[in-house]
Amino acid sequence: MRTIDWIDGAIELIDQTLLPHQVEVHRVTELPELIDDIKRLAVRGAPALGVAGALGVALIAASVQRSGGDEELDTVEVRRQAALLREARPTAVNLSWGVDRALTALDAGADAVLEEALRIRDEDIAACISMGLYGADLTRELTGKDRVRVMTICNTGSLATVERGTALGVIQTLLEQGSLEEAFPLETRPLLQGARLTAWELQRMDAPFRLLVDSAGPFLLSRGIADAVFIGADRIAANGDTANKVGSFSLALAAKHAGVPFIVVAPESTVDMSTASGADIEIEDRGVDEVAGFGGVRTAPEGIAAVNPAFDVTPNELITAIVTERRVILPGRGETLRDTPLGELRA
Ligand SMILES: CSC[C@H]1O[C@H](OP(=O)(O)O)[C@H](O)[C@@H]1O
Repeated sequence: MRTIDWIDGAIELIDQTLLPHQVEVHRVTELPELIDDIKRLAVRGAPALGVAGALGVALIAASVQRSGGDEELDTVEVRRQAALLREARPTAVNLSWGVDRALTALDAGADAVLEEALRIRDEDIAACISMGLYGADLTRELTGKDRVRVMTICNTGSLATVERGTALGVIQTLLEQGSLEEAFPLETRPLLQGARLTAWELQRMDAPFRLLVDSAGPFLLSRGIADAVFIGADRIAANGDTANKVGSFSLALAAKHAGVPFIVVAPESTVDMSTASGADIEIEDRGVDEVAGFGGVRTAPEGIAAVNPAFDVTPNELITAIVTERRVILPGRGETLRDTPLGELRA
């Protein structure tokens, strides 16, 4: 089933806060519900947020059209509400990208906005297939192995996109091609996207995997547990610096130390050429409660403070390659983003 979709005039999305023990679809008909779902990570993951942003604008336009009756669509009101959606979460560029791209169709009416949003949804599905194929081929190239052991952080599977996923989509493609020896997902504190979501997805695809405690990742890399590390991305700056789930930077440092390829997998919609470097990326801090407990059980004393960055930034020199749906980029050579056709990697 798709993580998010447009069904009979409304957005339907899997409520990821209930996974892995409950699979519930939330049918969203009003903007405040969608914004709340994004803020509480019922829908999450950069590409999925891009689709949520685009479908959200379609929802707004349809609602404003209904309110206006036979009057011309009040585009000022649509843009006002779209601005609220656009700022629901700051780090993943995909949310604002999806909103902005859907708005490009606004002057042609509510139906045109929906058509553009559905195009964005379909492009995401195709992009994940392409990234999977590119990423699997690249992994065999870089490791020189036909069967590989891969480590990954957070959740970058179908739950972070419409279908299949980005980094986890590569792992699924490796599995389908008989090239996956074993996957090592990190639990990914504090919201446990790895333990709750990635483990659920890997189990459903019948992949061989063992779950890791976050802080074991770097050490196990130094002991040779994995041949490559895959991560997703929330925003890739013009120089290749990449914002992703917190813990990615330390994994990149460990991969460098272990001599293991560190590969970012993300669609072109995550590349933000208007952001010069990682220093310019806003990092969402999600407050003390996520750190001080989980699932309604408090673990830390009441009244404490916490620093809880939801993301960190991996500098481009620690990134071996960035795989998108149409190119492989090698920022670690100190170059800005440029096309590096897959064939060149074989040189
Ligand atoms: C396929 S990109 C998914 C990306 O989004 C995650 O963050 P969150 O769960 O807070 O939305 C994490 O950074 C993943 O790498």
